[in-house]
Amino acid sequence: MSSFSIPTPSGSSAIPIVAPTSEKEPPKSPPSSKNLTANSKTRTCRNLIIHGYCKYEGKGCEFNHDLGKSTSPPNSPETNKSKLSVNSPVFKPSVLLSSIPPEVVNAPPFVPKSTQVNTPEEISVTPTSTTGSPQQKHYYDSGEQEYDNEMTLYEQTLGFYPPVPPPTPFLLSPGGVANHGLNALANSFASLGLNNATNFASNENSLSEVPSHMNNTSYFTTSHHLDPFLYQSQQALLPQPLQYHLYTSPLPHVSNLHPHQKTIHAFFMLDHLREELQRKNESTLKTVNAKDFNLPEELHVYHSLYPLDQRQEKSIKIFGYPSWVYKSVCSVDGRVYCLRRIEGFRLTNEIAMSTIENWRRIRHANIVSIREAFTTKAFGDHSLVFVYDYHPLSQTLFDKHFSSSSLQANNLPQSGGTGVVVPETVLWSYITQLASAIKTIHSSGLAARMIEPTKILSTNKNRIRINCCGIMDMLTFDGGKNIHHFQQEDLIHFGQLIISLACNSLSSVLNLPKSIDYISRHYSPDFKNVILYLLNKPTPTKSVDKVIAMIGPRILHEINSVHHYNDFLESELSQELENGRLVRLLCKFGFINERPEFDMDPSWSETGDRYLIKLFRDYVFHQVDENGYPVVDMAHVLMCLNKLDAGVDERIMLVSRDEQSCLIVSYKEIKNCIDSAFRDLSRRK
Ligand SMILES: Nc1ncnc2c1ncn2[C@@H]1O[C@H](COP(=O)(O)OP(=O)(O)OP(=O)(O)O)[C@@H](O)[C@H]1O
Repeated sequence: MSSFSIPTPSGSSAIPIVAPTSEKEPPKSPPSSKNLTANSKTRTCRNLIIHGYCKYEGKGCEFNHDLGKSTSPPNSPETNKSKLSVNSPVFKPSVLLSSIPPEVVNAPPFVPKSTQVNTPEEISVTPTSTTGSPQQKHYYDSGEQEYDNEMTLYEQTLGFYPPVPPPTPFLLSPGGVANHGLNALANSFASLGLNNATNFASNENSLSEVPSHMNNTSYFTTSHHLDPFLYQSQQALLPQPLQYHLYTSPLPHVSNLHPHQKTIHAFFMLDHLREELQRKNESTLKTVNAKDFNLPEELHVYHSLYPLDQRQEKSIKIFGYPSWVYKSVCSVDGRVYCLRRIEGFRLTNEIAMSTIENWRRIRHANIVSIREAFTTKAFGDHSLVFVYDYHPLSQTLFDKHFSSSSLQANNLPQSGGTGVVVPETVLWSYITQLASAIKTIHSSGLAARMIEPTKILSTNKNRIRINCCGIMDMLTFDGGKNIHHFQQEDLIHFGQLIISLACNSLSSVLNLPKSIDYISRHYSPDFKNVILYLLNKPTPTKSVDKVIAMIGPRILHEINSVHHYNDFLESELSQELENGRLVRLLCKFGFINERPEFDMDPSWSETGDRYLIKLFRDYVFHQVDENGYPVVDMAHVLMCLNKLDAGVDERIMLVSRDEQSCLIVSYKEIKNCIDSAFRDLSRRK
């Protein structure tokens, strides 16, 4: 066979392509190394095709460097002259590719003229190694007529090699990433408890034996022995989402990265933050059947009540009445709120309701905001309901520090251990936050009356909020006569709370000398002085302002920490901002690709600019490796999309699905094509 090459006009970016050499279909199992070597000897070296020479020729490069000698297997397309592109039409690029000329982007798809491939009947049954879209036949049919006149860019050549993605700045090799990606997917399905999925995840070798894209679909369906209806009902029992995300943590051996290198994790927010936010969302969306829990379907403007109480036994110690806590959705604004029901309370003085107005005005980062209060008989009794902001996954300080599980976990003196209790920095943070909240409350002429471990919520790491404000004002309404007394009580309860936390015992307030002794041995003198001040007998001069003056330097430390954390969150947010950009890009792809019809043109999405976009989509998502396995490489996808969004000048080779033609275009040109196609779609006539 004689060699075939098309002189490339100077400046043209099109490169010759050679016709497919051997496999038309991906092999069903990885070829042996012997076969691989044999295959590579028959393949024309890509360096030769692209650069005209190979610097490794004779130095170990296994590919064929003799273009004049046919080494193709007898049944390969290369040996069949009628299939060869020698007789095929040749596209002569007439213009440079600095930008895609209109005649090119409007050109119909390339149809090779060789007799074997240009009949639609035969084409329709010819599998390709990338994808087998039903659109394919149609594409050939529609494009054939205009091919001779308009196609100026595509060139047909003797063989085809899948385009190799440019070297990626990511450390993960395509193969490695592919496996990671598949494994991650597999893990997510394994957590579904599906037998197939578990096999998929657990047996990596079996994965390689599965003919890539052919059998994968079975893992994504419930078609085997899973009744979809049964599955749906099972799903309700499984925690959702099943997995917080599909990316594994960076492995130790990739920790020493060069400055320009990134792992895939650098594109997304931190695992633990994502998981925490996901769990919060999950908990916000939880529902139960109201009848099962004997709850009203509707309560005032609230519905979908979900009980939040951890314990069924109710103490009346705090309010003098049993209280119940529910998450619920407001039908007015669709938001989720926390309802606290005071059971069996009959409101006798309507004026008491007005105290809520004062509390509604308070907005503070360390106070759970109250929205409203109302009475109801929906529970079958006289109940008073307070509506607060809902803070998902919050924990009371009691549960966090004094429950039996937390005592054991902390290895505390009380449980026989010797561990230090709550670190002083954490306690200073609590003191600062509480002092700030109390200052706001007292300045508004109110008293918290809820400085108590079960009524202070920890809503984030070391972030606390005073809960249940305003309830006592209504339950023991006195018109505000004793407010000064209650404010002084707040300070004493504040001191008692801190001493309990420091000694990690609720009974530590009963033996103050011993507790203070413990504190002076384990904590700083400043810390002890603040506690002593708070526990002092009430005097006219004792106030939260004095406490704030005493903890001044610690407040600065707290502000510094908050700003640091703010910076951290902002940078995490910016990662997701970038991803939002890519999602928008993907949406545009979705609008354009495979569109059945636009502007009375059924072939709209397959021709002109859109054909280029389709090829690019294949380049990004549908690549296969040398064994025909799908390249599931997130790093490749992210890199391509980012370059596309930035519109860089870098060029890539897009290959038609029949591997008979290719196009070399820059990301910038593809970006222009997408913009113009999307403009077409969004313009109103
Ligand atoms: N505003 C809120 N947002 C989210 N969860 C809340 C809110 N208020 C309370 N919770 C949760 O409801 C649960 C019960 O709260 P509650 O105040 O009744 O605590 P408790 O320890 O059961 O106290 P008590 O013994 O007085 O009932 C706690 O787990 C708490 O985290």
